[in-house]
Amino acid sequence: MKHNLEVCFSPALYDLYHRPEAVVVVIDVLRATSAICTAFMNGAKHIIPVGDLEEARAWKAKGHLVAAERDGIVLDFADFGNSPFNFTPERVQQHDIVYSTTNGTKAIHKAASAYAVAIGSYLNLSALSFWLQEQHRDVIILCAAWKDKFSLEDALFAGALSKKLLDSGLFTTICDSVHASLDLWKSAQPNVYRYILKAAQKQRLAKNGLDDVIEFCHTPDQTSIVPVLKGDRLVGETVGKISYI
Ligand SMILES: O=C(O)[C@H](CS(=O)(=O)O)OP(=O)(O)O
Repeated sequence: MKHNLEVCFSPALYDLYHRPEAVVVVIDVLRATSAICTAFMNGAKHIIPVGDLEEARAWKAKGHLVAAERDGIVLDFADFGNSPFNFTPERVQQHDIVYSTTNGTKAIHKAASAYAVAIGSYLNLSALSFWLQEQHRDVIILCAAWKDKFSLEDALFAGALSKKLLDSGLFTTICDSVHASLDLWKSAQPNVYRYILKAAQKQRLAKNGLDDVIEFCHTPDQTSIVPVLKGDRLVGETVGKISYI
């Protein structure tokens, strides 16, 4: 039996998609889920996603390492912000990191009551696709988007992941958002990086001099780790066999 695949383009729509037995993949290509994948790639032990700034501040007061930003600006009490380049091995290896961002951590909390929640980005695209195939469950791809509005970079990545899952033969869909994301992915070829330069988030990041991460965040298959939510924290699950479909 094939499993059902759906794409939800905004956390504001998530209640319409939620099914407790499905696996949800949260994606926030620019920049939260790319940063999370980078942190695990560089040896982080756990990431504790918190939606609320006061909660992040309280963790900091208890001596924890905190990465937190709003609207691309690092918060005054945080150790560092949301750029994947901040999550260096020197900073994160063997550490638990409390993490709060504008859109990404909010989407993770929104999905928390699903059967399982995984974190996706180009960095772990093939590993994630393989991990999802192994779950034998319906999948909902949740775009963190931008303040509940559609975002091009997340919708495009939803297309990349949908293509891999449908090509595996294990999934089927009657979801128009999947078809739209697949069409987007097709029209972005052959140069995804050039295509994404039109995204509003590219302009927002550029305004604050933070757009140095765009190419890195669109480079596939840099890690075989899939971050998965266990209780209040993300743990990295290493996928043994990666299928480069
Ligand atoms: O830091 C980011 O890239 C964004 C901030 S915003 O979209 O510029 O407000 O947060 P994220 O949660 O990664 O979307």
